[in-house]
Amino acid sequence: MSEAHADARDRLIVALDFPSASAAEALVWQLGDVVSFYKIGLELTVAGGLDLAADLIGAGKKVFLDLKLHDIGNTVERATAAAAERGVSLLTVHAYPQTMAAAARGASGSDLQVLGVTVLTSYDDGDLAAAGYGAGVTDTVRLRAGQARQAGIAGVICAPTDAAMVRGILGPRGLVVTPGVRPRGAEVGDQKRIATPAEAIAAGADMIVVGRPIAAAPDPLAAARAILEELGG
Ligand SMILES: O=C(O)c1cc(=O)[nH]c(=O)n1[C@@H]1O[C@H](COP(=O)(O)O)[C@@H](O)[C@H]1O
Repeated sequence: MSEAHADARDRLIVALDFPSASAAEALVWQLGDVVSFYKIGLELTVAGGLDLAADLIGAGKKVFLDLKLHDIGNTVERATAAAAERGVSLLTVHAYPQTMAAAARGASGSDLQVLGVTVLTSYDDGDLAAAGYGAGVTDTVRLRAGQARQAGIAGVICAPTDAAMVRGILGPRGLVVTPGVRPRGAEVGDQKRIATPAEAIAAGADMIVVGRPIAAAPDPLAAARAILEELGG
């Protein structure tokens, strides 16, 4: 793990999975200075999330735009370049070689870091088989992490249970970001490949993404603080 993420606060990304910018803003307000990095995903993006991203960046927060792009190269390259112009720090694309290469071109010359989504944390071997893949989760993540490195993007999204293997493939400079994080005893929901915050970091993750364990907690600020404490902050 790189020194740039040595501070526990730099390791926690809170997912703003809300139906409106005002609901997301309420959580950001509650969390105050305790959280500095937010993820805006599909739901919020179509509900005012891009304007909120600009506001957050203006307020000194970092923004991860989780669009999971996957399209023809020209479209992905242009969408990535447009995201880079918005000043967001991270952007996701699906980890297909053509898509990652296009995103690398779109981000080139900017500060935007592109992450390839290897295999979703809600998938297990059976889900991959049902989707027509011949390989299981571990082999698919291994392949895609290698392809992400080859494409020249910043790093990947993977499950915390894949983080040690992925760290070995990307090396110390690759960015390893893991959702599917659940503090001990927290509700698992639709996630299938999970670990605790401390386990994720110990396995080699630079940053963890946490949504419902904070957003749906009776006291989100206390939940965020407990996770930071677990991370040593
Ligand atoms: O790209 C992601 O962020 C992502 C990839 C993945 O494989 N699994 C995954 O859960 N995510 C996102 O991470 C967040 C996890 O949220 P919680 O399960 O509520 O903690 C959600 O916003 C998901 O969209």
